[in-house]
Amino acid sequence: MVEYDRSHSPEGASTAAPRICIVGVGGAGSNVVDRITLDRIVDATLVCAHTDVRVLGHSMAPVKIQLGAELMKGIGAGGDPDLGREAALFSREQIRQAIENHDIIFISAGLGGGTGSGAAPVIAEIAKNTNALVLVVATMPFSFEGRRRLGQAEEALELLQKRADALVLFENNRMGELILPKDGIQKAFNQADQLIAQSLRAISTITTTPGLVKLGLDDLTSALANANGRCLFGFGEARGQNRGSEALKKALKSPLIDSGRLLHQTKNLLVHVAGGESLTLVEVEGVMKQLGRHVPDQTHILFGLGVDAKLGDAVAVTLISSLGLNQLNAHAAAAPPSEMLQPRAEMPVSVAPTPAPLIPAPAPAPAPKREPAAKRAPAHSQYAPPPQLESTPDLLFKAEEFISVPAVGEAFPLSSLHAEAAAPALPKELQVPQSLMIDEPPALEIPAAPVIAPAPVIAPAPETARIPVRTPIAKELADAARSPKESTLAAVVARSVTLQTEAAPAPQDDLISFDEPEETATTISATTAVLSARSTKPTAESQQTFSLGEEDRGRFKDTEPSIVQGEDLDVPTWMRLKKKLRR
Ligand SMILES: Nc1nc2c(ncn2[C@@H]2O[C@H](COP(=O)(O)OP(=O)(O)OP(=O)(O)O)[C@@H](O)[C@H]2O)c(=O)[nH]1
Repeated sequence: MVEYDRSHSPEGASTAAPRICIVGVGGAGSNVVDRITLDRIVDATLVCAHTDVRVLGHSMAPVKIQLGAELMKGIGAGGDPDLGREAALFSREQIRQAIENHDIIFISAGLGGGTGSGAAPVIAEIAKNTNALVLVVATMPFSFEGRRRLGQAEEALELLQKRADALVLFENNRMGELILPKDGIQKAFNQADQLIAQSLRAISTITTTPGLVKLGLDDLTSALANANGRCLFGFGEARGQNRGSEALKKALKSPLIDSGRLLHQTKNLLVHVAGGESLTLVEVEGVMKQLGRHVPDQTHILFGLGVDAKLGDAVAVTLISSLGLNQLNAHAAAAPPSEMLQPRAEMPVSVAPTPAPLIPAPAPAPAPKREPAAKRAPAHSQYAPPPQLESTPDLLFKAEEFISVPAVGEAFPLSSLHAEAAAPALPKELQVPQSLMIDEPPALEIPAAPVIAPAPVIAPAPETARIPVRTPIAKELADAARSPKESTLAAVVARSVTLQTEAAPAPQDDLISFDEPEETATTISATTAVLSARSTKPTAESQQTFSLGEEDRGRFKDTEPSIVQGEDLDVPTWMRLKKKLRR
């Protein structure tokens, strides 16, 4: 756990909620921010940063930054990360103003294009210089987008790894497998955006909400640590009878976990259980017991527990882990095609807030007159760099000039983000389940949860007694904190680990069964987070070729096109739109 460093925060700040900022960079990033804005799922400053003024104009984010207004003239980077990077450098002062004074800054981008790949590393560095904790959530391109985009994505990934405190990486390919082949690319992107938005919400909640058993960034990074890995993420929330079991069932069914099957291979698994005041230890124990049947004995479980009044009568279970790309590919190859196609319901969308003006409010974009990219000289030779650039040469990022980012834990004290928990913090040893082994766990009956009612105050459960069915967990844990040796939480956590070791990892369960018909088994194995070095080896995948007709592909005219739905992604957006209008 990262300790709370009182000396770091200004006086009185220790109890304040951490200030979160989410920056969507480029087209994919701004889509994710739109979804978060519309769904109002995270209490954060939402920022959209893009070179393309038309995307900014449609963005729902309350704060918008036009990157490199003078350089780009409001037009997208046309798949050129150098332009994206230059544009961000030109706008770094606006970026800094928009993101400073936050404790955690999430940066979301789709890697492979120009703006996201070029600007996200610049924004990550600026964010790091504001002393915030920087978490990057990024996607890798679909394989059909071509090797050039994949190469650009890998280069950007390498830069981001050096600047971010943690990097959560999703594979668009995997997420795209969620949809039926006949569905359009837009549905695949929607699916991906939905998962990314959900993971952002879960991560920000876990790392910022005061917890009875608190998880920190170190736990998150442990769960995500995997060479060349992609994030496994599952989230479930349920109410009513068996709400703990139902929440876990939903989390395991999350597409990126493949009905729990992918957990069989994980080394570290972060598990966060949260509920309102009525959450009971029995429910927590039930969740941990059932989960134990899906993970091998040797898996290190990073367990967190939070009581959050906002959850009301719901219980939420979040699972985060990672798996190497090779393992994921092997898993995907082994899965029968029917398993790979499971459409998911769309998220409900609430009322859209009024779009805010850009920062700075740009003049209405004049009909952009820009040379085709091929004829443009490299941006840095064509435009005088803004004067500030020289004063902070670290922002020029020659590949070898990275700022050094302190190791997680030494970085800006994440600790300062951990406001004191509402309930008394448990002793450190209670946060590590394995350290709490109890010889003989008390016999437990897991009852079908009755309709939730506010529980009366109940005396602390004796160590070996049956745990009362509806004892508010906050009270039990407060008691536990006073006498940790007799903590019922200790028993819960310890038993959860013990039960894992007793149980075979086969997904048979008395309360939930995952042996459901094939068509209900969601698959996608996508994703996993990355904290370690990533191979930049080019893929040997063959790429489909498309005929382009007479369209001007600018500087990319001699390279393989990246065609999506008949459109060349390398052709700047405005040119594509113009062509469409002509049709
Ligand atoms: N998940 C998701 N990924 C997307 C979406 N749009 C694009 N992508 C992915 O993100 C990569 C970058 O695309 P964009 O974000 O549109 O590109 P950009 O960073 O804005 O760069 P330019 O358009 O060149 O300025 C693509 O190669 C896709 O793999 C989206 O809506 N959702």
